[in-house]
Amino acid sequence: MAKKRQLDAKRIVVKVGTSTLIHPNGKVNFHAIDQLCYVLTGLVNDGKQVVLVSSGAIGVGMGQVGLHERPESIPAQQALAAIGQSGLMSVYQQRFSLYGQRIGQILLTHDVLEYPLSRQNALNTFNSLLEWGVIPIVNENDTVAVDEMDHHTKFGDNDQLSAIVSSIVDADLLVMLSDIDGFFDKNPRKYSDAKLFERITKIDETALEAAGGKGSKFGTGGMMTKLKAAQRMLENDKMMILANGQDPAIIFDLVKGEPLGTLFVKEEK
Ligand SMILES: Nc1ncnc2c1ncn2[C@@H]1O[C@H](COP(=O)(O)OP(=O)(O)O)[C@@H](O)[C@H]1O
Ligand SMILES: N[C@@H](CCC(=O)OP(=O)(O)O)C(=O)O
Repeated sequence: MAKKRQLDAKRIVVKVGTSTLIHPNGKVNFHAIDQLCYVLTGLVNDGKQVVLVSSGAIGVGMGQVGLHERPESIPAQQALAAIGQSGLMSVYQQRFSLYGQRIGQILLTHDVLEYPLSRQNALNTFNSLLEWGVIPIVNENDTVAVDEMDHHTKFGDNDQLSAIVSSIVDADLLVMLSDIDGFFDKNPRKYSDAKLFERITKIDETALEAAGGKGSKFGTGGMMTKLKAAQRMLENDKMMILANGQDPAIIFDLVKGEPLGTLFVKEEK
């Protein structure tokens, strides 16, 4: 049943993190970006409507100014994002054009959902692009999104942004690519006996603890924002798959319903 829902998914949001797009040495991972552009174009050519939520602006910006460490200062990160975003888009432009695929850039903040007019305006833009067969490429508008200000936004969280985008466009499926094979019962980078969850039907205390949440024995990592994204998807009765983005061609298998990564889906009645 869930497999059929994956196969039938018409609107798909794909989120890629910096770890998929940038090598640990700070260089752009052209192979991964090429694969990503090839696969997403393949999906569009197969009749799907695809939105890409892509991080990487700060990473590309660091490469452009020759920084090896991400600065702690938020304004410095914002400046790097401003530098890197255009570089990132120019790589996408170049690589997607190899496959004849058109793209558009959308920069959003997390609070777009809270303002009906902003939400509607965003939806209108997405709808036009998707109807024209264009892939919208979304990133957070890092210039205006700042941590813990009177905005309800949190800087640098494209995981939740991808769930917000999924909700705006009413996507059936969110494919979240990360640097890990899925969601485990504890952090596999610390515990070699960690076990992969193949399916999660609700985000409960056990899941939050495994992700390094409050009171966790296992701590660390960016799993919490991924679980929050999954929670949003489940609340809207939509699916999310968390899988390893090392080889973005995995997306072909994921949309076919192959049992890879962790599938977040509401329990079937
Ligand atoms: N229960 C868990 N299952 C899987 N990964 C976990 C878990 N708890 C913590 N992590 C950590 O979360 C990391 C993935 O999050 P993050 O580094 O933010 O990835 P990305 O750059 O793809 O957004 C993993 O590499 C791992 O170190
Ligand atoms: N918007 C910023 C980072 C956002 C973010 O969530 O990064 P990541 O954890 O790599 O998905 C950028 O493009 O660099």
